Amino acid sequence: MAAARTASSALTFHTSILAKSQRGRLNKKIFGLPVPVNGVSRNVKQVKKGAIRHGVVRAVAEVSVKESESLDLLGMDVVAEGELREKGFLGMRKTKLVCTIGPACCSSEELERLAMGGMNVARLNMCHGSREWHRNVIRLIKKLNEQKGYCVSVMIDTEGSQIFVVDHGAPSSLKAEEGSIWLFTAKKFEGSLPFTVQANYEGFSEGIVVGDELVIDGGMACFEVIEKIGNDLRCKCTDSGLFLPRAKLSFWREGVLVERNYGLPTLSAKDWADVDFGISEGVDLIAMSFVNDADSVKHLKDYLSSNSDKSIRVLAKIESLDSLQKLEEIAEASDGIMVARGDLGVEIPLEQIPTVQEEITRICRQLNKPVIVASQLLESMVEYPTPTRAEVADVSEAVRQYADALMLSGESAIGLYGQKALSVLRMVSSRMELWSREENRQTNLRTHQLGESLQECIAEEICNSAAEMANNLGVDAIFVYTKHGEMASLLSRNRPHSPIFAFTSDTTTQMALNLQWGVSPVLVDLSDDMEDNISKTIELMQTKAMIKAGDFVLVVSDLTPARASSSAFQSIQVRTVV
Ligand SMILES: Nc1ncnc2c1ncn2[C@@H]1O[C@H](COP(=O)(O)OP(=O)(O)OP(=O)(O)O)[C@@H](O)[C@H]1O
Ligand SMILES: CC(=O)C(=O)O
Ligand SMILES: [K+]
Ligand SMILES: [Mg+2]
Repeated sequence: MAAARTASSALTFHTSILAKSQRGRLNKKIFGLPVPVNGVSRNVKQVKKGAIRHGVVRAVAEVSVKESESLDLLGMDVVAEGELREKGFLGMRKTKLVCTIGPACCSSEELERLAMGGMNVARLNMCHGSREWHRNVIRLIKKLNEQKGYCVSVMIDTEGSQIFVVDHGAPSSLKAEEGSIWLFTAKKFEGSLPFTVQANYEGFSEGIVVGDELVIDGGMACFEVIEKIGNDLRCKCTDSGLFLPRAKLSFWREGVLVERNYGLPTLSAKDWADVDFGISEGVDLIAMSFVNDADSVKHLKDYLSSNSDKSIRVLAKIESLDSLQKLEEIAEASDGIMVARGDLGVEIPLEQIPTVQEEITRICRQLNKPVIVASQLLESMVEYPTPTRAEVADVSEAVRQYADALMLSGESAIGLYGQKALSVLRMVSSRMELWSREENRQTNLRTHQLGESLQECIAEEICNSAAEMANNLGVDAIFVYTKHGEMASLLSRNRPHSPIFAFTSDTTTQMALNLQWGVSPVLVDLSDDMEDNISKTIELMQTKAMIKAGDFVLVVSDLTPARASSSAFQSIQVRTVV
C-alpha cells in the first residue's frame, strides 16, 4: 500500500492542453478520473501552449536544412516509420518478427528484402554454417542498419547438447519401413552401411533397456529396442517414417519420456566459443538452447557482463521437459523466452504443445519477459507459396495469445518463399491485432506485482495506469523515455492499443526493445532535462512528419530531471501536439 501511495504522489498530469483537445468526449473522461494532481501548476507552466508552439515553429523553419541531420538525431527503423506514415498509429504492427537466416536469404539484397518486409530480429542458428558465414551475415545486417536506417537486431542461437543422428547412410532423408531392423550406434561407420544410424554422443543409450521405444523427431518414425549390445541398440521399426538430417532421438517407456541426464552441459565447449564469437561480433541477443535450469542462464549472463562491453540479452529456449518444469525460475533468470516447439515436441506429446505454449506466453507476460513462439509456423511454405489454413490459424493463435514475437525457421533459412512467408506473418498478425482491438479482447492484464523495491513498484504502477489511461483516452501514441528499457517493457506488458515509442540514448536498449510487443524503439540523444527531451522528440517526430498537430500523446518517463532534488522522478503526462 505504501508503495502505491508514493507512486500516486509521483504522478503528474498535464491537463491544460487536454482541455483544448477537440476530442470533447475525452475531456469528460479525464476530468472524471480520480487523479492526484500533485505538482500540476508547475507542470502546466512547463507545457504552456507557447512552449510547444515555439518548438513547432522552429521545426518548420529548419525543416529543409535539418532533414538529413534529423535522420541522425532520431534513430528509428525506416520500416516502422514508413508503416506509421502509411497506416497511421493504429496500423503499426505490434507483433515482432524473427527470421532465421540461412543459405536462401544471406546476400545483402535478400537480407534487405527481409528487413523491408518487417524482420525485426535476424536469428543465426549456430548448429549450421561456418563461423565465417555467420560473421559475414552479421556484418551485412549491421551495414544495412547503419547505411539504410533499418533496425534489425542480431540473435545467435547456440547449438546446445542434444542427441541427434549424424549419419544414416544417405545424403538427405531416408525411409524406415515397418518391421525393418536397424542398428543405432555412436561409432562412426565407413561408407554406407545399410540400416545403420550413427548418433552424435556415445552415451546416447545410457539407461535404455530392451522394450523401450525410440522415437525419431517426435514421431517421424518409431522403433522398439530389441537388443542392447554394449552401447549399441538393435531396434525394430514399429511405425514407418523418415529420418531427416540431424533427426532427434528420444526414448519412451510405457508412454512416458525416459528422462535422462546425460551429464552434458547446457553450453558445450563449441557453444562457449560461439558465445565469444557473438561478443566479438557485437550481437544483440543470445538464444540458449536446451536450458535445463536457471543457473545455466545466470552463468551465461555473468559471463557476458564480465566479457562484453555491451549488454547482450539472453533468451532461454524452452525445449525440454526439464525446462518446462522449471519455467518460472528460468524465465526470471533470463531476459526472454523462446517456445522452441520443434524440440519441445520431441520431449512432450504433440497434443500438449498448444496448451503449453499458451501457458508459457501467459507466464512470460506476468513476469515481464518477452516471448518468441517458434518452429513450424508456416512449415509448408518451405516448399509451397501459400500456407495451409491450419498454419494461418496457428499463427493467429500465437498473436491472439499476445506473444511478443513470431519466428520463421526453415521457411526463411532454406525455403523457396521466405519473403512471402514473412509477409504472411505480417498480414496475419496485423489482422488478428485489429480484431483483438476491435473486439476489445485487450483487457488489461491482471498483473501480479513484480517489483520488490519501492522504485520498481512505482515504475510498475505508473506503467499499468498509463496503459489503462491510454486505452481509456484513446491516445494516438505512448511516448516513453527509458535508459535500460524497463519502463517501455512494463508498458508493453499491458498490451495497450496505441503503439509505444521508446526513446533511449542507449543502442543496446534500442536493439533489445526490438523484440517487445508494440514497442518502436527510437535512438535519440537524451539529456537529463525531461522537459527538453519531450519537446525535442516531439519536434523531431514532427519534422519527419511522423506526428502532426492534433495528435494526442501519453508521455511516460522515469529519467531523472535536471532540477529534481530527489534521485528519481516518474510521471505520466497527456499532451496534444500543436
Ligand atoms: N546457417 C544455415 N546454413 C544452412 N542451413 C541452415 C542454416 N540455418 C538453418 N538452416 C536450415 O534450416 C532448417 C531450419 O532451421 P532451424 O534453425 O529451425 O533448424 P533446427 O536445426 O531445426 O533448429 P534447432 O537446432 O535450433 O532446434 C535447418 O534444419 C537447416 O536445414
Ligand atoms: C527453435 C528450436 O530450437 C526448436 O524449435 O527446437
Ligand atoms: K540451435
Ligand atoms: Mg531446438
